[in-house]
Amino acid sequence: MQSDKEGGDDGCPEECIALSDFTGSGSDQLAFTSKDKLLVHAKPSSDWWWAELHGVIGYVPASYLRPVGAAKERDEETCLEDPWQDEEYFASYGTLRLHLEMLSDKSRTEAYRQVIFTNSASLRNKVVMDLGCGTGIISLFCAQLSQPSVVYAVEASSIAEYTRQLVKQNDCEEVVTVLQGRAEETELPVQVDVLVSEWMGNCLLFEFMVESVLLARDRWLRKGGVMWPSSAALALVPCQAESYYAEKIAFWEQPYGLDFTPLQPLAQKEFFTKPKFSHLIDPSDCLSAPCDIITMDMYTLQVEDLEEMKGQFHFCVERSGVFHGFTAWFTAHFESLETEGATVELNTGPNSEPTHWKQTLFMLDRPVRVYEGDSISGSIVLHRNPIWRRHMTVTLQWNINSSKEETDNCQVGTKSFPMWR
Ligand SMILES: N=C(N)NC/C=C/[C@H]1O[C@@H](n2cnc3c(N)ncnc32)[C@H](O)[C@@H]1O
Repeated sequence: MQSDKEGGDDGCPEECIALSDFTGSGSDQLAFTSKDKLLVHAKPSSDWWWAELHGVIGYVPASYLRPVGAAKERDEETCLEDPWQDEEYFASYGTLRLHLEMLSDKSRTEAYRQVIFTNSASLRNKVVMDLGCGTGIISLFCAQLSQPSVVYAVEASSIAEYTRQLVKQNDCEEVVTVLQGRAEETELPVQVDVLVSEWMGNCLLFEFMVESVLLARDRWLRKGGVMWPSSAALALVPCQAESYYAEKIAFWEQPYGLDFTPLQPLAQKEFFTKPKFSHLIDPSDCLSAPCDIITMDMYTLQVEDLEEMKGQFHFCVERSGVFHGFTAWFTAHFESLETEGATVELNTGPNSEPTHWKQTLFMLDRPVRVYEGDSISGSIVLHRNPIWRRHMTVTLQWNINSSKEETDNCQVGTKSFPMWR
């Protein structure tokens, strides 16, 4: 409600600075770039404001703006320099720890070898880009198992110097060219026939390396070229997590004969606010069949789609038990270069060989007993962090429709999990 004095009750009109780019979707949203100065005319809700930039007016996400002159958040200070945190991100890949973890993951690494092997004939004389090649394993598979004309192995971290040595050490210099630098800033002499990358993070999107892959696709993949992975999907299942719950919450019931239950609310906040990475769910803890709730077509997905990825779900409870939370994982698919050729799948779920990603567990604040025949339906939103561009928040909303008359028919819940900021 506008008051009659010059400014409204909500301080409008108010000049604000943009903390990050916003591409917007839908005709009524106003796109802007980081550090733009917008004039906010109204704040109809806490999430969306009505603002003007260069004479154009539209809705903008309030979380992307800071009133001019307002105190800068510590985070904002550091993140305005580096919203991608590239310095620490690429430093972490400059050491062997993460490369050893990824190379030790047989499921992951063998899946990529299988892709190269089954397409070896079609890769002959092709131009390949391996985006984020790390130690160059995928590029070396290409040179060893097929005869591409060239593989551009692009790697931003300092490991690239060693990758060059590995290429030489394995007599692959004729085929593999290591280019050190961010893919976004790398110039290739030609378009590529195949863009291969192992970009998937926890919960599929964390790290948002996929943005670099999409930008490289738009710039370097020739018309009709192939993306590996060609598609990816995020799977979800309602689950039990009895031992994790006992370890973090039940523990306080009676440690050493004492009653420590006043600490349980603290424990729930400390241990269940963020998702649990590297959770290995036992198939018997799945309360229903899983379902793919978000699918990504790597040929049509756009960078702006990454701001907010949504999915719906409806699970039929197949076994009575305790609904402690949801578990998520991903699958990636690699289409064949030959028409009618076999697709290779990398599945990081509980019914496949474990991978270094394992699965991701989202714990509810309070477990709920559910019975065979109940249904759990709702939605998931992966909302990219407008400031820390490699992070996101996962918001789950669920309804439990009980098949038992005695319990009240429907229980509703919602919870947001930051990953990590
Ligand atoms: N999280 C999973 N699965 N893989 C992470 C894999 C990350 C590897 O790709 C490199 N990388 C990531 N983004 C870029 C980029 N834009 N340009 C060049 N190299 C990049 C990192 O330095 C790691 O070596």
